[in-house]
Amino acid sequence: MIHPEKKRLRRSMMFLNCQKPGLIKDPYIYKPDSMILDLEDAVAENQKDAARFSLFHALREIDYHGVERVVRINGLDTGFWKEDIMAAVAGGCDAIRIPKTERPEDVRLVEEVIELAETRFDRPIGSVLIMAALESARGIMKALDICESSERLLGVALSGGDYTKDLQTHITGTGVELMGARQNMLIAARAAKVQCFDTVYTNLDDMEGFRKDVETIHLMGFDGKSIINPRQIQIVHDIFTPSEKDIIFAEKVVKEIDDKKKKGIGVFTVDGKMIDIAFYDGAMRTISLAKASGVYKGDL
Ligand SMILES: CC(C)(COP(=O)(O)OP(=O)(O)OC[C@H]1O[C@@H](n2cnc3c(N)ncnc32)[C@H](O)[C@@H]1OP(=O)(O)O)[C@@H](O)C(=O)NCCC(=O)NCCSC(=O)C[C@@](O)(CC(=O)O)C(=O)O
Ligand SMILES: [Mg+2]
Repeated sequence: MIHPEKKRLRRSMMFLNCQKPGLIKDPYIYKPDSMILDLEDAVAENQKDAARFSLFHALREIDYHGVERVVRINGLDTGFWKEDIMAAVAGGCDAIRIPKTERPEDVRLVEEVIELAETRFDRPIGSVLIMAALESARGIMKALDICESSERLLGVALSGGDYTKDLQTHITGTGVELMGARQNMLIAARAAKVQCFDTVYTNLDDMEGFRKDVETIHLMGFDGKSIINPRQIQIVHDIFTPSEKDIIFAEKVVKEIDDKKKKGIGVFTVDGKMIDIAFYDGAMRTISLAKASGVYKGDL
């Protein structure tokens, strides 16, 4: 059975450092679609146990008001990741984000430990989803295998900081250094029918640059973006939520295709634009997104 939350709306996925109780206590007030409770790079090496302890109690005790709770575990080359999974699953997390994923076997290894934790902590088998972050040239080249590695895999995310380090370049703010990775990963995700998320934008003083970055990945076809700060949420939601104009056009396309099909007409125009059956799924996707985003008022 496909997990009911596998395709949920994930426009914004906000990182929170589990080392900082002030950040993890009430992030739901900012209304991101998902939050990523981080045990990996934001947490200092000698604070890993304390961060994991805070994570467990936060998951157990705080009502996050429906915001998805994803936990980024430490890398599989560390001594921390198994304990991270145990604490996250015992606490009640919705998904595990694997950092620096390079092979489909990485996902399967994590899946085994998740299943062990689900059994031990009396959670239904298959209830915890997985997302894989691709942070290296090797990870990007293996994107399709990773996307097809597990039924639990909700999607993949690009991690630009580590990826550009591996590529021997750096984040420029123009996106030029990320072009190949973004495109490759997105094509792999679409081929495997899983979601695809872009990397964080770290310059909080450049909101115009951030907006352009989000516009670019939205046009490319991504499902959403990892973010680091509440000030980035509204911009992402504005760009990823269908506008009224888009919704009205999508409704016309769906209704006209249904109507013309009955009349035996295959190609016609809507508002001056050529339409045929190839446009149906895209229009339905706009409507589904509008519904999931809470802005749909129509009758489809
Ligand atoms: C950057 C900064 C320190 C700035 O803080 P500032 O305090 O100056 O910000 P302000 O805007 O002034 O905050 C206004 C109010 O919002 C609160 N507030 C801020 N941020 C909040 C938040 N995230 N969640 C909830 N609340 C928040 C704040 O507490 C304040 O609350 P209040 O005092 O009550 O008014 C802060 O944002 C922050 O820590 N971000 C997360 C950083 C992080 O986790 N990095 C690791 C993940 S990336 C990575 O690892 C690289 C990667 O792996 C990526 C990949 O995988 O994609 C790769 O390879 O590329
Ligand atoms: Mg990273």
